[in-house]
Amino acid sequence: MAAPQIPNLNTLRRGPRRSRPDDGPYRPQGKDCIVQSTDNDASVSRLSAVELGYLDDAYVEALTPSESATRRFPIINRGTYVRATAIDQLVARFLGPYSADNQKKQIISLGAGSDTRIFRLLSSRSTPDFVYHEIDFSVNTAAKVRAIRSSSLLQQVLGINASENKVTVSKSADALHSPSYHLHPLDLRVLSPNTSSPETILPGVETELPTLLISECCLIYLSPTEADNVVAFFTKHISNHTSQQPTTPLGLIFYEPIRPNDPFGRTMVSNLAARGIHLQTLHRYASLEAQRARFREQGLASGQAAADIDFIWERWVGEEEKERVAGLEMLDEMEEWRLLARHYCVAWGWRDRDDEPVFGGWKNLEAQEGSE
Ligand SMILES: C[S@@+](CC[C@H](N)C(=O)[O-])C[C@H]1O[C@@H](n2cnc3c(N)ncnc32)[C@H](O)[C@@H]1O
Repeated sequence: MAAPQIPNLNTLRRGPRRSRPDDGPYRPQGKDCIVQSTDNDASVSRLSAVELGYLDDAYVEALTPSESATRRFPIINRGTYVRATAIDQLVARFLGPYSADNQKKQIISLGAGSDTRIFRLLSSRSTPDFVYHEIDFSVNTAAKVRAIRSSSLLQQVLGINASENKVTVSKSADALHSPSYHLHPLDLRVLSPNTSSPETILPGVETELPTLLISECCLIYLSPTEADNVVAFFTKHISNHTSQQPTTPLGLIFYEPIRPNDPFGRTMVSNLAARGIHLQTLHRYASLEAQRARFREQGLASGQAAADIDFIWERWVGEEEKERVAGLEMLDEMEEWRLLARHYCVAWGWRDRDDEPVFGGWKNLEAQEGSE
């Protein structure tokens, strides 16, 4: 059978959109520019899903650089919806219900780009019981600092104008530090277990706090060794358990493409390669089982789980919500949707303490079994 027609996943867009007057088009420079510009694809997809009613996100517009067009095709919008809501669900279960005497927790988002999650979380919890770190290349963190500086909405959520909050921006205007939010300009490829501790290289990171690491389509762009080194940097320094010190709970969430070896997967890989995008860890972590094994090897011994986007749509999204989403746009390419959705997955793994588990809420999330 001939390979199905596969849309070029991140570039599908329809119709014009207004431009944002305060910001020119995003033109990254240098050899990493293609990887850096994938953030633009992700944020345009998020904006498309928000404008059509899939997602509710008041911050996406302020963080999306102006573009000539935004509207993605229905299968892409549904994929963006499932990806965002699945990760939101895992994050919510890590943080737990808000209460004034919650133990403080920490979230570190790798390759966060223009992601809006920090703003959505800050606006949903009255006194933040977490500290949130975002890491990306300097060109992308500088763009985020500019977006924050030109949006009173974003500033308000960060409490920039409130006298009790201290917010500092680096001289080079690519780093931002506030009590609950830190934006770090850093090439992740410098991190390895031998790199000096997070406190030095990532100001504000606390190695004793229960920590969640998120890689939403980020580590896939690193070589397998570099990607493993980034994770080892955090598992060594955050969950540094010794006989004197109990394990610090640490969880990881990956959102990544999988199954590159079937006809759809091969076409997906070659479409991306035509744009100069090479998903370097894709063949190493090609299946759900490979993702789970990755967590085991990384010492996340308390639990490892994974599910593709098709499964998450079917099993995590309630019937009423499915109907609402299905009513937003006509999606007649069901076969294409399922193929696409089977080629992206969310994987999550964690190590916890036995006495007061932090990741207990992840245990009863339905995941897929099997080796494929
Ligand atoms: C596809 S975008 C995803 C952005 C965001 N996580 C989201 O899902 O909306 C990938 C991001 O990873 C970042 N990234 C890739 N390699 C990186 C590296 N070596 N160091 C820092 N950031 C990196 C890119 O700059 C880009 O912002």
